[in-house]
Amino acid sequence: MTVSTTDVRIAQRGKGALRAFNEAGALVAADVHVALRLAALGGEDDPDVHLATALAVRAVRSGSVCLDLTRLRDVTVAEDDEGNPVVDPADLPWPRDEDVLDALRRSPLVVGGDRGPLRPLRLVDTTDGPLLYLDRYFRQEQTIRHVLAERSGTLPGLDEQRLAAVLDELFHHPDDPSRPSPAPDRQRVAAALAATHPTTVIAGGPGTGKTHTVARILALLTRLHGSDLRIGLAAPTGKAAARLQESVREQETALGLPPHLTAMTVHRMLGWRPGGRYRYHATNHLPYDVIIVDETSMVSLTIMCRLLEAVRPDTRLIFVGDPDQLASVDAGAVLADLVARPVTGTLDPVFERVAARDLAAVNDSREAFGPEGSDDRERLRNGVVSLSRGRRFDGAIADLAAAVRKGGADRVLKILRSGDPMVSFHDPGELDTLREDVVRSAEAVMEAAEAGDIDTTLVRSEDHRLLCAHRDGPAGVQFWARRATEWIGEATGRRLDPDRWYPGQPLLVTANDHDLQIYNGDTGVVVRQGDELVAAFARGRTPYVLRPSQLPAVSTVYAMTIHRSQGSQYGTVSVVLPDARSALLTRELLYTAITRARTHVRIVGTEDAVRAGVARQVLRASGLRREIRV
Ligand SMILES: Nc1ncnc2c1ncn2[C@@H]1O[C@H](COP(=O)(O)OP(=O)(O)OP(=O)(O)O)[C@@H](O)[C@H]1O
Repeated sequence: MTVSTTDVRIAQRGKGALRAFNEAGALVAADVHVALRLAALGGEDDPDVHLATALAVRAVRSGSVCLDLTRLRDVTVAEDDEGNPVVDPADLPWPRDEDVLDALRRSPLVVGGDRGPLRPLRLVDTTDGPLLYLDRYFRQEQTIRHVLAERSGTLPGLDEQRLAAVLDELFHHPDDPSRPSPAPDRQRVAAALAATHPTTVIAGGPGTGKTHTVARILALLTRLHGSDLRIGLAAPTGKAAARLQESVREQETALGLPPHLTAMTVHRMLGWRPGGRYRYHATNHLPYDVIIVDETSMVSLTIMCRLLEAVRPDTRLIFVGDPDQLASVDAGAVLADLVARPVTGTLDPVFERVAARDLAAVNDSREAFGPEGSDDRERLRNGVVSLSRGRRFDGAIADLAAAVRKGGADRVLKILRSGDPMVSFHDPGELDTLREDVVRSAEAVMEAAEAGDIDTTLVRSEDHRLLCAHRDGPAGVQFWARRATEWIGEATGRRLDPDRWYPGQPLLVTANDHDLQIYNGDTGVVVRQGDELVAAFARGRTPYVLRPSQLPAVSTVYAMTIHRSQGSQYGTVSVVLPDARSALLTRELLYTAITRARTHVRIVGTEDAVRAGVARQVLRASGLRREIRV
């Protein structure tokens, strides 16, 4: 980016350091405007406070909950047309860290300072150094902390013998239902924890059996507490809620669950009303005995705060998700924080007795709570259980995902180049096999769609998916979707007109329609049915069929962003990596992309891009992981 001084991206009122940071792209104009406005209202004229305030606004804009003052200088700057940083961030006019801290301690803008009518900032000391908050977010964190602390006790009135018996029944040996599952069985531990503690966090990568466990927890609680137990199922997005509902209903008969359980978005569950108010809150609690939230990694700090406020103290709350995946669009990485926060709680003696066999078993290193899993064992006291055994895929994809998660770039490259049939690695220009997969899967989808076979069409449409980090640019969805369309057009001799429906057309829904039960991120395919064309969506065992004209907002999807693919799985996944310098290319993004694949991951990009992605971690600052000194 090259900016002129009259550019709209430059806040004209910014002076000194603010101006320099803004011109370098380390701050945007809105960061500067907010900082100066707050300073004017609060009577603050210290430029160090102005800069810190603008950086705190920037931190929230980029997903953090606060500004970590020990990592003040971790900023990214704009790039020139060749992709080089316009300045070295270290050369920006940084004040001394001590001066910033002193100025904040004196500032009328900071809560605790005794001057000033408006105190929008909060300076918080922690065992790992000071954090600067926009006060609203600190209050939300405090609410989360308090509610979780209040909920850390145990649940009374459990029939221990019955609990143990039902656990054995639900978590039985794979070869012999009359014997309990081999210990240690983390899924059984998760269920025992959920039955005995008010708050449970079930963390695990894809295919580790989270949904399997959730269904069994519902069966356990229903058997222990009766079928009139009020169950609330929720997820952050409509698409994730629909998937949760489907998976639970699929196991309804086998497990004797209450019939027709429905899931909804967390917003809906809270009774969202225009203007941002909710029907359920601290003085009007949600009417459930059990609440399960799936895909919790996508829940923002603000929504988590609203949910915890609205939950009755004796409602069992179970959060489920993968803390290593991409976090919410809004500020916070609450699931990862819940997993990593300081351990404070105690274990219920009933839990320790019913899970004793699992907790003691240390013979299977993949599942053990042994020396390697000692952190995991500690975290049980916070109600956190990590499921570690992948049940859907094993081998090179699982190893690759683990290597990315651990940040081992050499290991990642070694696996990618191993020749294992589950993974492949291609230079950006080496597109033959990608092209073959794109064409072959599109042809299979078109053939089934033309023949009117909805089930086969939907299965084939998940054989291959092309994923990109960006929407625009040479590594973006738009460019690659166009390219895929050309390849398919050339191979089939058909002109694929995106303005007219055609059989085999892959669809991406881009807006929610609660009445139609169609959600942003849903994918479907156009299928011929006699003289008509319908849009078919996979929904458990029975496909959901609509007239294409009923769809709220839809686009043709030959390529998709990795963000959008969250929560879905495909046979082969081809990931087109952007340039190594792209700030979007992060460890979480790579991990999310890789774990979408069932049978094969193809990475198209340079070694530099792989290394940069593995190295670049999204560090969302938050106080929930720290000991706060208030
Ligand atoms: N203990 C188990 N015994 C047998 N099969 C299991 C067990 N746990 C999970 N599975 C099977 O493994 C597969 C993956 O499980 P599940 O869908 O519950 O994982 P998940 O963690 O919810 O995955 P995702 O996050 O991708 O949705 C399913 O087919 C499930 O039936």
